[in-house]
Amino acid sequence: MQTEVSAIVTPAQFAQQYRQYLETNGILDSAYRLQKQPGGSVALPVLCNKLSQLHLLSLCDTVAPGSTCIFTQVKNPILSKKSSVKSCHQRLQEELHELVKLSGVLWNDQLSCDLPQVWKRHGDMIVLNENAFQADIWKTLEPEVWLVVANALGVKRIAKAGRVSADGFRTPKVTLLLGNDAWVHHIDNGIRYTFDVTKCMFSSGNITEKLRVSSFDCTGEVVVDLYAGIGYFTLPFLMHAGAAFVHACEWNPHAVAALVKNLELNKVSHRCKIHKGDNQQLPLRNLADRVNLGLIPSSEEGWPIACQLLRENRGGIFHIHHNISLYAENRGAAVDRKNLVEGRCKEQEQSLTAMLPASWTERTKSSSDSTTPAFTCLCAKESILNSRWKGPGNRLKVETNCGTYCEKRIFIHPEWQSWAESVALRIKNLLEILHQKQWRTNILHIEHVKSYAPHIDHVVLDLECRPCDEN
Ligand SMILES: C[S@@+](CC[C@H](N)C(=O)[O-])C[C@H]1O[C@@H](n2cnc3c(N)ncnc32)[C@H](O)[C@@H]1O
Repeated sequence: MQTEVSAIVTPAQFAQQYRQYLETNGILDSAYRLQKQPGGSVALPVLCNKLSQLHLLSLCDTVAPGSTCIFTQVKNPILSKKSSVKSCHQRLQEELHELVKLSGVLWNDQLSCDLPQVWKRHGDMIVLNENAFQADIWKTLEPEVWLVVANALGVKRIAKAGRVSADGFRTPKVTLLLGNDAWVHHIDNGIRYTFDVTKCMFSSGNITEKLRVSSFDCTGEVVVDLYAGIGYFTLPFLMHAGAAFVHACEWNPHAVAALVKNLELNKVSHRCKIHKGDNQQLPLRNLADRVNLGLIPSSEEGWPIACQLLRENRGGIFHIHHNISLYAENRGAAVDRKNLVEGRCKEQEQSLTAMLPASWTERTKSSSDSTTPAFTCLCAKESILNSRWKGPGNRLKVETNCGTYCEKRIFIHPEWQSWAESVALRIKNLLEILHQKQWRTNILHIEHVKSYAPHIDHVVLDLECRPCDEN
């Protein structure tokens, strides 16, 4: 059966502005996806009953002066992700209802709450959330129940997640419910990953950061990834950012096994050296143009080694991951881990400091003029006339003085700013102690990766570090 939906078609450069306007005014039909049309324009599905004649006549001027748009019908529209998940969900519910009924048990509200609302898909495996299928009845229906779930969701294997362990390996507590093999294949952004879901974590929530790393220009650079895992950032550096060589450090043997395979799968093994074991013992120095510190809640214990890795004569860039807590009670909860890490960092700093004459350390302590504000993202030619905070993704809708709208990535939160400034200062000090000469650090950007409740922000600080006598 052929279906049709009404749509507004506009050139690609105006599509986001139209989407925002139609969404804000309840006109966008979110059951369907935006679709590219032959010739490069974009069709935005709309709810016809919400779109008056007046809208149509004034749409171009209201949304984006100078734009064009036409009203049309799109044949066989593609369901949006939300709608397809919904239809999977409906199918799952119907088939589980049937299974429970056949077992002679009456369906109840608790069973409805037990149904998974979201899940992760890795190739032919679904990983269910830890709060799905809690009731005892599901145990009695094994293995049929997992066959039903696999069938409804169109996969062959089912696993269920627990919490990621707070051990240094960040081991996920994932159990295989259907299937014998826990290795999965996953493709994102053109990169192939394989890993054992029960042994290694795959941070799908970091996708925006992986895309950002992919967009860097690291042509000819030597990069060190201090917390490589299965290669979440190592591979984007090699495959998309153009890094000449990556040193990847990882101490979890299961993650190392996956990293070896992933480098092979993507044919970049010859441009990467894996350093197995604790990165604190890394025998390298003075070689990196860039160091990635992808460990949360804090990568602080990696700062001294990162400073040691940076090229002494020209410095480079650090990408420092950190969880910033905006509420005092969260800070209290994070205290144990922080003390542990800070203890290790203080020891490292003290042993570095002990090597130096007192006059030098006094001088480096008092030089606090190196940091510059992070707020460097806005183009100097534009002034903000009107802006709207858009939450995660760190975006702001900005109306510029030339009358156009655009979305800017922009830093706003003062807590992130003060954290970044203190990091910039501490790293400047570490570099000065280590190299016995003056350095400057410059906050290039603060990226908001994601937020956790109750208000913890995972951010990445891009910190430029240069010796003052740079040549
Ligand atoms: C959060 S995972 C990182 C994965 C990846 N960077 C990401 O964000 O998706 C951190 C990784 O660092 C490794 N790791 C933690 N501390 C380490 C250390 N001192 N030396 C080497 N690897 C370490 C863990 O085993 C884990 O695989």
